[in-house]
Amino acid sequence: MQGKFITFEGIDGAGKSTHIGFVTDFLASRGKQIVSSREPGGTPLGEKLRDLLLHEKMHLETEALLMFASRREHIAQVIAPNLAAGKWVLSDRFTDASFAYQSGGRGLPRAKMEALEAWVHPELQPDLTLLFDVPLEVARQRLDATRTLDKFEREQADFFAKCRAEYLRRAEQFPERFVVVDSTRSIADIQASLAQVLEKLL
Ligand SMILES: Nc1ncnc2c1ncn2[C@@H]1O[C@H](COP(=O)(O)OP(=O)(O)OP(=O)(O)O)[C@@H](O)[C@H]1O
Ligand SMILES: Cc1cn([C@H]2C[C@H](O)[C@@H](COP(=O)(O)O)O2)c(=O)[nH]c1=O
Repeated sequence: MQGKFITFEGIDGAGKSTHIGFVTDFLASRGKQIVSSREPGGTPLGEKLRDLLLHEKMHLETEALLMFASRREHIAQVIAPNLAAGKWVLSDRFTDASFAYQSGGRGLPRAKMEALEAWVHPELQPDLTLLFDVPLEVARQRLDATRTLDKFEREQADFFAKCRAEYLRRAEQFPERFVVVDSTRSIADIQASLAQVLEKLL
């Protein structure tokens, strides 16, 4: 028995973390066992890498490699064993974020991300990727209202415009697993749409 793998994506402040709890409760109410995790992070080593990634300045290739190092550990320790045990794994970000941020935002060639993806997870892809999409100004307002900003969140509008464009390009490239969620709507409206999407996956 194999579980399902759902990833949550979007530029910082788009609202993805807000909906992970709802998706967890919805699936649990349908009898699914849920493991909720995040990237970078999700394992003890991955969380140490996350701290470096979110707070230290580093070469853009170092950043990409550490994202995939965290991912390798996450797959080995959390994603693969839980899917194999029939559990549903929810991850707050996965490889689409590396395409969006390291390739789209920072400008690393897409081919480098493809090579890392082919090395780290040649077979594994999400069953469903929920892309929470909002204009940059909305995301920025939501972030400013809530927290002390990390290294990525302090980037300029142009960086997030490129991240968002790459996310949307990936959604067009992989329509079989992406659902683009208009995250400017109310939380209640979004959750009603999510329930419809999830019903189809059950
Ligand atoms: N649809 C919405 N309408 C109004 N406010 C929202 C909506 N979705 C999220 N928010 C608010 O926006 C803020 C950012 O949301 P959230 O933390 O879920 O974003 P995120 O995409 O996970 O950001 P990050 O990637 O930086 O963690 C929170 O204060 C949240 O309550
Ligand atoms: C997986 C992954 C993440 N990032 C960036 C995107 C965010 O700014 C942070 C993670 O913070 P979050 O608020 O918990 O989403 O890391 C990245 O640049 N590349 C990646 O592969």
